[in-house]
Amino acid sequence: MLYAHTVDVVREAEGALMARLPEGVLMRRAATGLATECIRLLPAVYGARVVLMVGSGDNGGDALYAGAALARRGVAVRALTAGSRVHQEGAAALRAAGGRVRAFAGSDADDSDLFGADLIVDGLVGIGGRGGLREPHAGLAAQAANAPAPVVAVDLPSGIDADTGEVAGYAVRADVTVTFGTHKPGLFVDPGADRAGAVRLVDIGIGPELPGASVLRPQPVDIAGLLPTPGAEADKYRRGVLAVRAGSDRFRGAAVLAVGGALRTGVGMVRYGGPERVVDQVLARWPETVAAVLDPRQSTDLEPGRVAAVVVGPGRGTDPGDADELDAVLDSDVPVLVDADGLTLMSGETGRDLADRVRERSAPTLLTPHAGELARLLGDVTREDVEVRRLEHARRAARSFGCAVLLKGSTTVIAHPDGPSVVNPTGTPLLASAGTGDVLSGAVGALLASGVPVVEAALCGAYLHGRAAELVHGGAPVSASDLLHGLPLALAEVRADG
Ligand SMILES: NC(=O)C1=CN([C@@H]2O[C@H](COP(=O)(O)OP(=O)(O)OC[C@H]3O[C@@H](n4cnc5c(N)ncnc54)[C@H](O)[C@@H]3O)[C@@H](O)[C@H]2O)[C@@H](O)CC1
Ligand SMILES: Nc1ncnc2c1ncn2[C@@H]1O[C@H](COP(=O)(O)OP(=O)(O)O)[C@@H](O)[C@H]1O
Ligand SMILES: [K+]
Repeated sequence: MLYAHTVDVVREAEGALMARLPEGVLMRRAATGLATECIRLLPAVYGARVVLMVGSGDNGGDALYAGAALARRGVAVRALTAGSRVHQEGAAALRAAGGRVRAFAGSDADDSDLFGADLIVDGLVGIGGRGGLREPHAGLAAQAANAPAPVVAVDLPSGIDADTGEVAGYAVRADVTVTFGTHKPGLFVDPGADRAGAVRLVDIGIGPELPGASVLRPQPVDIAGLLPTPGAEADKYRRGVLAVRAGSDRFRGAAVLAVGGALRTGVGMVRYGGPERVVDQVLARWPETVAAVLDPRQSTDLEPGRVAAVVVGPGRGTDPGDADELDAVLDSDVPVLVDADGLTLMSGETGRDLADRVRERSAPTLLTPHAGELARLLGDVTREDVEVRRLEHARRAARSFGCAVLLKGSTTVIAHPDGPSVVNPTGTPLLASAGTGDVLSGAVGALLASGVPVVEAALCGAYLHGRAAELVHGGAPVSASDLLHGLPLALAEVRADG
C-alpha cells in the first residue's frame, strides 16, 4: 500500500523531527535522494549537463543542494532562478562546487542552456505552492517544456496542488517526480497525477512522526489479499448470490454487460430480473444466469436470505416504476450498489426521498457516479469542478449520503465517511467508452455478494476493471465486451502477484 499525507500533516511531522535534528539535515537528506535519482537518469555522469529551475523557497533549496552534489561528481550544473529570492546557502553550495547560478531572463542564453541539457530539474515550487505557476516561473517552465531533456520534479511538479491534484494554471509535466517523506495526495489523483510521471519516494526519516494516511493507493499484492478465495466447502449460495436490476427495453446491453462483469469476476449465482426481451438477451449471452421476467415494482427476489447483494440502475430507466424499484432495493438489508439511472433518480428535488432512503440504510451502500452524475447528486457544483477536485467532491458525497462513493473517470477515487480515501492505480483513458461502467457495476457487485466489505469491493472491482482494459488488447482500443475477456486475465495476474 502506498500512503499519502496532506501538506499540513507533512509540515507538522517535519517540524517535530527538525526540532530534534541539527539545522538543514532534512534538506540534505532530500537533496541526496534527489541527486541519486538524477544520476540514475543521466546517460553518463561526468560531463553531463543539468539545468535547475529554482524558485524562491526550500523546494529550490533542495534543487540547489542536489545540484551541488552533482557538480562535485563532474556534472556541469546551471541554475536558472525565478522569483525575487533564492535559497542563499543552497546557491552558495552550488557555486562552491563549480556550478553557476543566474536569474532566468527569457533570453537566448536560457534557451541554449535548456536545449543543451541532459536533464532538467524542477525546483520552482513544492508543497508551498499556491495555484498555477506565476511569472516568471510559468515562462521558465514553458521554455523548459520545449527542450528535449527529461524533467525531474522536486517533491511534486510545480503548479499542481499537493493536497488535491488540482492544476489551476500552468504546471510542469515531469517524467519523474522525487517526493520526500511521504507521497502527497496530488501525486495520486488526476490531473496532478498525470503530470507527475514515475514517482519515487525518498525516505527523509519523518515516517515515525506521520499519523495515518489521508489517501491510500494499493499495490497488486494488496488486491490479492482482499479477493475472496472459495474454500473447499464452498457452494453457490455460500459463494454469494448477486441480484442485478439493470437494463430495460431501451438499453438491453447494460443488463448483459453488468451480468457478464459479475460472472467474470466470480460469484456463486447471478439472479437477473427485468423485461422479457432483456431476459432473453441475458440468457442468450449468459445461460448460467437465473433470470426472471419481472415487473420493476416486484421485489420477490430480494426477500431476506435470497440474495447477498444487489446492483441497481445501469440502463434501467428513470420512470416512476424504476423509482419504486430503487426504493424497494434500498429497503433490503443487503449491500446495494447504485449506478447510472439509479443515481439520476436520487438527484435533484425529486430524488430527495430516495437519497434519504440511502442515508437511513444500515446495510452498506455504494454509489458509483461519473463526474457528471456526482455533480448532479451534490447539486452545487459542475462536472468540471468535480473533475479538478475529485477527492474533495467524492468525500463530500460520502459524508452527505453517509455511504461509500466510487467516483469514476481519469482517476477512480473511493471515499467513505469513515477512514481514508483510496485511489485506484489501474486503468486507461481507453476505458472511456459506452458500457464499461456497466461491467464495473457487475464486477463490484460480485465482490459485494461474495462478502468483501464495501470499500474493498469497490477498490478490487475498479482495480480488476482497469487492469482488464490494460491487458486485453495490449493498449489497443477496448470495448465494454472486450473488458469481459480481460477480467480473467486481470484476476490471474493479481493472483500470481499475490
Ligand atoms: N519543510 C521541510 O522540512 C522540508 C522541506 N523540503 C522542501 O521544501 C519544500 C517546501 O518549501 P517552502 O515551504 O519554502 O515552499 P516552496 O519552495 O514549495 O514554495 C514557496 C515559494 O514559492 C512561491 N510560490 C508559491 N506559489 C507559487 C506560484 N503559484 N507561482 C510562483 N511562485 C509561487 C512562494 O511565494 C514562496 O516563495 C518542499 O516541497 C520540499 O521540496 C525538503 O527539503 C525536506 C524538508
Ligand atoms: N479518462 C479516463 N481514464 C481512465 N478511465 C476512465 C476515463 N474515463 C472514464 N473511465 C472509466 O470508464 C468507465 C466509464 O464508466 P461510465 O462513465 O459509467 O460509462 P457507461 O455509463 O457508458 O458505462 C469507468 O470505469 C471510468 O472510471
Ligand atoms: K517542484
